[in-house]
Parts: sequence; C-alpha cells; structure tokens
Amino acid sequence: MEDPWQKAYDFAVAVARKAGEIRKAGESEIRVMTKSSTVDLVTKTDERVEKIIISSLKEEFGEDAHCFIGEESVAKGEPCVLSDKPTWIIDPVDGTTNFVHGFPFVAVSIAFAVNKEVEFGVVYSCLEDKMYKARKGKGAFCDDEPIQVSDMKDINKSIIISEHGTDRSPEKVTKIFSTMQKILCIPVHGLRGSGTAATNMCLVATGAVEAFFEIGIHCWDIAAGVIIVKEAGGILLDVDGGPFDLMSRRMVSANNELIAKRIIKEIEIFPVGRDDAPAEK
Ligand SMILES: O=P([O-])([O-])O[C@@H]1[C@H](O)[C@H](O)[C@@H](O)[C@H](O)[C@H]1O
Ligand SMILES: [Mg+2]
Repeated sequence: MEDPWQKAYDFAVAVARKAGEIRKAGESEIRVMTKSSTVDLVTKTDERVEKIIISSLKEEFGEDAHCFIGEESVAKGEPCVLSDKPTWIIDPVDGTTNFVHGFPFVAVSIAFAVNKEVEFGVVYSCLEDKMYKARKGKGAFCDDEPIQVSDMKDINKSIIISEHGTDRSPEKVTKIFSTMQKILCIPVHGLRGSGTAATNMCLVATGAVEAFFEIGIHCWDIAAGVIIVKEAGGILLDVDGGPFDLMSRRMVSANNELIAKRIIKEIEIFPVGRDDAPAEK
C-alpha cells in the first residue's frame, strides 16, 4: 500500500531546515515583544518563520488540504483545536528566550497529526545543527542515525529535566521549585533544562537524560517531541500518572515507566488551562 504521509514527512524535514537557517542568519536587530506575561517573549523572527513554514506547506499540499496550529497564529487569535483532520502543529522558534539572549539552544518544531495522533515529528536544533525526526512505527533518528532512550531504571542514577515556564505567579513558582527540590533530593544525579521543550524531549530520546516533565507547556512545544520520544522507546504520561493528553499542557516524558512514576510521586500539580479551551469572550 502506498505510504500516505511519506511525502509530507520528507517535506517537513526540508521546511524545518529552511526555517532553522533563516533563524540562524538572524536579524541584525531582534525586536522583542511579549505575550501572556512580561517574560513570555516573542520576536518578529518567530512570526516571520511561522508564516514561511505555513505558506510553504500550503503551497506544497494545497491551501485547504490540512489544518494548522501554529504558536504565533494562535497568539494572534487563530483557533487551537485538534480535530481528526490532518493537522500541522508548529513552533517556529522553540526557546525564544534563549534566542533573544543568545543562549545556544533554539529549535524549530513541526509535527503532523491525523485522527488526533501524531504521525510524525521533526525538531531541528538549529544552532547545534541537529535534525531529530520520527515517524509512527518507523523509529527515531538524529541526523539519520537511530536514537534510543536510556535503559536506566535507577532514579538515583538519572538526570531529569524540567523548566520554569513563563508564569511567575508566586504560588506556581513555589510549587515548581518545591517539586524540583524533592526530585533533586531523591537524590538524582542532576537537574537540567535547555530552555526549549522540543530539545528537552530529544535529549530524553537520545538517552542523554532519563526524563523531562513540565506543567504549562503548549502542544506546539512538544507535539514533534512526543513521537520522537515514543519512537525512541520512551513513554509519555500525564503528571498525575494518567494517559498523556497533547492539549492538556502537562506532560512527563521518560525512558521508562519506572522513572516516570517515581518522578510523578513528587510532582506538585497546579492548574493550567487547556490549549483547546474555548476562548474567553
Ligand atoms: O515560548 P517558546 O520558547 O516557544 O517555548 C517555551 C520553551 O519550550 C520552554 O522550554 C518551556 O519551558 C516553555 O513552557 C515554552 O513556552
Ligand atoms: Mg515553544
């Protein structure tokens, strides 16, 4: 049977590379604006790169063939609804704060979902020039080399990633730091964070770390990473141990269930609205 999405997969890899190269070439002056809070940054580059990605995909596959969820389009009021239709989920610059500060981890993340399930994902870590990709049932790769999660089962010998996100309300920050303190003191070998959720998930997929969890991420930060982690042999769970839900803004990705469940024991959950919550009137 003909493979229905191979062409889209190959095209996504090419578009991610092109987008990353535009990003690398950079603007002489980065124009920084803010979104949900004063630390939720966006730049003209984010918007420009997203437009280029979406217009390239529309040109290739037809104006109305697929749906789109793009970080910057949603910020401008486009709907964020994942239906059964083929849908591209795009973060043009994951790690915008890193980008603004010159901290060297920035990724382009492009995922493609059908029937609400991610079919393939591409994360181009553009400053490292590493192309991570995975397709359902076909394995995960970094620069065409197969990748696999770590086989570590001992939490005491693990490295865990988490991030602070962009909500600075004291109650949430307290819970985030309390969780991190408890995990650090299990103890684990270390806590890390690259500043890009997409890259963090690729680090789980390559086995460099055992797990990455966050409350407050968005579907575009992690959609490509979800399939990359799964195809590298890892697992995804909700922060309460239930099934992972891409639109819930909460996620634990790990090399295995043992590590995931041990972390989940320590996570102090706080409420965040869903990505697909109806817009407030
Ligand atoms: O805004 P952005 O740089 O695309 O995405 C952010 C990054 O992935 C960061 O690592 C994560 O902690 C935030 O929750 C995201 O919003
Ligand atoms: Mg992002």
